[in-house]
Amino acid sequence: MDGLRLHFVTAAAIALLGGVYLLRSRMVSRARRPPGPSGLPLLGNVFQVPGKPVFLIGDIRLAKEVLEKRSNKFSSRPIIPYVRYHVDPAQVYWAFSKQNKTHFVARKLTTGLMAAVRAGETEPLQQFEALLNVTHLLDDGGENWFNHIDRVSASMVLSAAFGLHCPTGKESDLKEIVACIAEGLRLSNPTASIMNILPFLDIIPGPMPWRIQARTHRKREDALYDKLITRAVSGEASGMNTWAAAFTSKDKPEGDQRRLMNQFARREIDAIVGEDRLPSFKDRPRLPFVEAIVRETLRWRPAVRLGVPHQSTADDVVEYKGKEYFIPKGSIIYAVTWAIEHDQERFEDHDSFQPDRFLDHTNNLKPGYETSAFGYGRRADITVCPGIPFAERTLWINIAMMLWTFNIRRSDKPDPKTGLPFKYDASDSAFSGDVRDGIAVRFHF
Ligand code: HEM
Repeated sequence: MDGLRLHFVTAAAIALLGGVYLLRSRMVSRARRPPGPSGLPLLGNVFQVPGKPVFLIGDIRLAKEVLEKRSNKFSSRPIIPYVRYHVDPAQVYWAFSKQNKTHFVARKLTTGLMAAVRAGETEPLQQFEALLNVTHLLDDGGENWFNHIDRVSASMVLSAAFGLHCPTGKESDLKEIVACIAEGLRLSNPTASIMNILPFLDIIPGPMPWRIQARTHRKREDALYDKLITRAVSGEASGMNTWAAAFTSKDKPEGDQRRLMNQFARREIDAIVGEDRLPSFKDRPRLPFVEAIVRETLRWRPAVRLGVPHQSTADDVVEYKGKEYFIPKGSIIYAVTWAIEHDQERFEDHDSFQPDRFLDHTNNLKPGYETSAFGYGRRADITVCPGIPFAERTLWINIAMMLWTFNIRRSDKPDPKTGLPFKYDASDSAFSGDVRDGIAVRFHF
C-alpha cells in the first residue's frame, strides 16, 4: 500500500513539475509568437517543438528564398533532446546534427563518394542490381513486389557503401540494418520520449526506461556498423568492381518477357534500346519519357513528405505576398515537400500520375526543372542532400529496366478485398507493404 502511495506521490510531483515547466516554456515563447494556428489549451504547441516557433513553407519560391538564398542563416538543425543526449550522444546521426566537426568530416567523405558516383563508377553495380530486381519480379510474378523494391534500394546503397550485396533480401545483415534504421528513426521522432517534453526528468538517476532503451539501441547500432566497416575495410566483402564483372556475365532475360508500361515509354525504349539488349545508362540522354517518369515519381509521392527541419541561426524578416514576417533566431522551418509538389497552381490535376507534364509538345524535357524532393539549401557548403547523384541514377535504371521488361497494367483478376475488378487506387494503401492477401498492382507477362 505504501509502495502504491509512493507511486502516486511521485506521479503527482512529476505532473506538477511538468505543469510548471510547460507554463514556463509557453510564457517564454509567447513574446515572439509567429503567425500560425493556436496551440492546444494548456499545453500550447509543446508537442510540436517546445518553445520554438515553427514555420511550414508550402510555396517553392518562398522555400528557395528562405532556405537557399539565405542558407547561411537557415541551415542548422533543431536539437531533439532525447536524440542528442541519449540515443546519439556522439552525434553520429550527422544528417540531423548541427554543423559541427563530425558533420563536416562526414559531408566531406560523402562528397568524395559522390564524385565517384558522378563519374559513373557505381553505374555497373546499379545496373546489375536493377537487373536482379526484374528477375525477382519475374520469378514470383510480382507477388512480393514491395519486398523486391525494398531489397533493391537497400542492396544498392549497401553494396556501394560497404560492399555488402544482398541478393535475396533475406540476409541477416540486411535484416539487422533495416531493423536498426527503423528503431533509430522511431527513437528520433520528437514524440518518441518523454525526455523531449519534460527534459528535467533526466535529473532522476539510475536505470530509467529511456536510458535503457537508448543504450540498448546504441550498443546494437555500434556493433552493427563496426562489423560492416571491418568487413568493408578487410576486403572480405566484394566492392563495386566485382559487381561490374558479375553484371557483364549475367544472362539477359528472354526477349519475350519484355513488355512495356505504356505506349509512350514502349515506343521510346523500342526505338532507342530495342529488344536485343538491356537499357543502360548510356541511353539516358535519349529517353526523355523515362526521365519524365522519374520526375513524376519524385513529385507524385515524394519519399520525405514533410521535409527535414531546418533551424535558423539569426533573426530575419521574410516577405511573402506583400507581407513581412519576422522569423526569430532558433525558429524551426519545414519546406513541406508534399505541399510544394502538389501545389495546384503549378501542377494541374496534381494527384494524377502524368509524366508528360514534364515534356514539351515535341516530347522533349521542358527546361527549368525544379524539385523539392531532396530538400533545400546547403550544409557545410554543399547541396543539402548529398545522395542526389546516387538516388536519381538508382531511380532511373530501375524504372528503365522495369519498363523494358514488363507490361504494367491493372490486374484482370478480381480485387480480393471486394471481389470486384481492380480500381485505380490513388491512396497510399496501393503502396503498402502490409497488403498481404492480394496486391493492387500485378505484373503480367
Ligand atoms: C530518392 C532518394 C532520396 C531522397 C528523396 C532524399 C531526400 C532528402 C531530403 C529531403 C533531405 C533533407 C534536405 C533538407 O534538409 O532540406 C536529405 C538529406 C540528406 N540525404 Fe538524402 N535523399 C535521398 C537519397 C539519399 C541517398 C542515396 C543518400 C546517401 C548518400 C542520402 C543522404 C542524405 C544525407 C546524409 C542528408 C543530410 C545532409 C545534411 O544534413 O548535411 N540521401 N535527403
